[in-house]
Amino acid sequence: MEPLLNITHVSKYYGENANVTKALDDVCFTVEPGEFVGIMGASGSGKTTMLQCISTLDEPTGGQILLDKKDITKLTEREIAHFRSKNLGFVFQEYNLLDTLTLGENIELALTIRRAPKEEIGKKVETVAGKLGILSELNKFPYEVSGGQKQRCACARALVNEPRLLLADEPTGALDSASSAMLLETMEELNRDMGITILMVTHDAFTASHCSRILFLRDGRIFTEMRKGKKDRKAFFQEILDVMSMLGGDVAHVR
Ligand SMILES: Nc1ncnc2c1ncn2[C@@H]1O[C@H](COP(=O)(O)OP(=O)(O)OP(=O)(O)O)[C@@H](O)[C@H]1O
Repeated sequence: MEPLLNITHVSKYYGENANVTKALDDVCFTVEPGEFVGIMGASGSGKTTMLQCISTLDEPTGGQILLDKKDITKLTEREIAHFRSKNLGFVFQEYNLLDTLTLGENIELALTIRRAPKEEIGKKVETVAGKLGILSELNKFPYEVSGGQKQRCACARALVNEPRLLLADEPTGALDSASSAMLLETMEELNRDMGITILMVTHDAFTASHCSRILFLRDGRIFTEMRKGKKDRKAFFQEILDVMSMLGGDVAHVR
């Protein structure tokens, strides 16, 4: 199978001469269609920079990023907006919902921006909201629902366009542990039952234990990789903690 995402020798340097920070230093990895991959690492290891380069929000200093064999580092400004709306869904720590729109309208917005036919819109919003378990909340405004429901809405908005790749940056960062667990179980279901490919940045071992594979970054390089395989989530969680303590740092953040 061809990888969906193929990262080869990607580097990102900030600053110049003696003050260069190598945020990413010759990173290579692939993501197969249908994988749920986590990127972990201590603060400053390059996780967000990696995600920003893949999401075309930032440009790498060198290397190639292929999505479906297309080099996204070579896109023009014009192509980038179209590429993003067609191929990528985003979920961030902050839900980024519009407060003056209902949850349903927030999800719809992703479709109206793409000029989807009117009759299609309602149906698609209902289907995706059903999958995320927020069907009964669609007429409420963001301030009328919980953080977990807001994040489910953000996920629904990210998925309504059926993106090739869902990119998540600390999606549980603002949620309590019960809402985090519910969201992560739903993400696992979306991945397992609908084959949605997910790439998620997190520093949290509990969150990462829902992935099928984890890449660990250290000082801008991939330090090691772990696969869940047939292990259950708890055993995988313990293994992640072991690698984190070997890496040092950030262990205080885990639950
Ligand atoms: N715009 C920038 N200008 C200069 N240096 C930067 C910039 N953005 C990131 N860096 C540096 O690049 C390195 C990687 O940063 P990055 O934000 O990718 O790390 P991270 O793993 O996401 O950290 P955190 O978990 O704290 O969010 C850090 O040393 C950071 O200080």
